[in-house]
Amino acid sequence: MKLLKKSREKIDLIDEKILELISERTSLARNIIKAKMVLDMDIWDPEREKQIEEKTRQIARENRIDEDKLIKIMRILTELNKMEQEQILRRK
Ligand SMILES: C=C(O[C@@H]1C=C(C(=O)O)C=C[C@H]1O)C(=O)O
Repeated sequence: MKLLKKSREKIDLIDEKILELISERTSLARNIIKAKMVLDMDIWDPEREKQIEEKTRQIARENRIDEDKLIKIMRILTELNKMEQEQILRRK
């Protein structure tokens, strides 16, 4: 069916973009950890994570997407970034 094929092609393109953006987001860990070392800051910043969570909830509500599921995705992304920062620190 044409509609299924077309929709899946769109999903494939969107997935590629999402994965590229995740990779770009994660690679920012390199700059972030450099700045944190200068500023003597911890890797974990709960205040910043709270802001991200609030923004995610707002976007989820505006787009009628399950809030908790979207929060789960963002938590995985923040975990990924913190892991990356820890690895960079260990390599130093
Ligand atoms: C990337 C940072 O480090 C951690 C990861 C975060 C993230 O992935 O958004 C947010 C806060 C920190 O716990 C940061 O401090 O900005």
